[in-house]
Amino acid sequence: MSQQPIGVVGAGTMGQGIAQVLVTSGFDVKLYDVSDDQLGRARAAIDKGLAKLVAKDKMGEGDREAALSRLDTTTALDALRDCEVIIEAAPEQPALKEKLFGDLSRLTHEAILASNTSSLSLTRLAAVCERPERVVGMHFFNPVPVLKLVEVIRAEQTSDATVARIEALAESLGKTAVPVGDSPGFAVNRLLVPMINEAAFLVQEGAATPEAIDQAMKLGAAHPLGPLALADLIGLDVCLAIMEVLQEGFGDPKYRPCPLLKRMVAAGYLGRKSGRGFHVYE
Ligand SMILES: NC(=O)c1ccc[n+]([C@@H]2O[C@H](COP(=O)([O-])OP(=O)(O)OC[C@H]3O[C@@H](n4cnc5c(N)ncnc54)[C@H](O)[C@@H]3O)[C@@H](O)[C@H]2O)c1
Repeated sequence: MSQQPIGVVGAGTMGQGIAQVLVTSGFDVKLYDVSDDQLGRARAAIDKGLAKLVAKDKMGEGDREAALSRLDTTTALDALRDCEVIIEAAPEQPALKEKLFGDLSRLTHEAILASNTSSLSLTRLAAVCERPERVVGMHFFNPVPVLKLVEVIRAEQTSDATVARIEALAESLGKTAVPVGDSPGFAVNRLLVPMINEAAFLVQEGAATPEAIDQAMKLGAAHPLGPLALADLIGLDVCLAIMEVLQEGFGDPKYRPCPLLKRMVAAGYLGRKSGRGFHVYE
């Protein structure tokens, strides 16, 4: 087990989940965010996540308290200086992530710098860093405590030692690491989001209703969730942004975002989080 803490940058949906699995697995965590309020919400969410495990008899009360005591929150980036690995889960904005990675790479020359980006180029992120061979993608899936996959993305500059350390870290969190090259959408989003986009075309053309499409894929392809119910869970804005990354990255018209998807995002129909997407939520 690591003696040095693991840093997590960004205490939103993903940062909270990543911090939760780290403390549950015995790591000391320094969770950094620019917002104190957000850090408070993150601590409360992690507390609630651990309480659920206790309620399901998957964790003892003593272990819950011990896990919580391993969580340290901070609004000072400097506090991450002694971390062995820093996992970044800040907003998906290229300029923001490049600034963060540049700053982190100057703050510590030792730490592995891992990004949870869904779609940005790790090679470009590594290019703004000192000692770029320690930059790598560590792509978790939402909800982090539940989903077992971590895509480990190798930038052009990433060393074998960096990849090996991140694969070992993923395994010690009970995840399965799958190696993927630094290509737009990596593996899962490149396959999944064009399928969602195609389902949106089916709806736009009036060929099938969202209910029919979801039922068809559940029964006919053994998917646990239909593509449009899944799109609502991911967020239609996130799906659209990934299609735009694929379209720009490959320059191939097969990745054009469905106009209906664009209109729904423009209307604020973002899925579960806004109460309405392809389906309506109470
Ligand atoms: N949500 C998902 O399903 C999902 C899945 C896999 C990967 N991702 C990726 O994870 C990353 C985070 O996504 P999220 O959904 O958790 O976002 P989020 O908006 O829920 O959280 C982002 C957090 O970053 C904080 N932040 C803003 N500026 C910051 C800065 N300069 N430094 C540090 N923190 C800052 C915000 O206060 C917020 O707490 C993105 O790169 C996203 O693409 C998201």
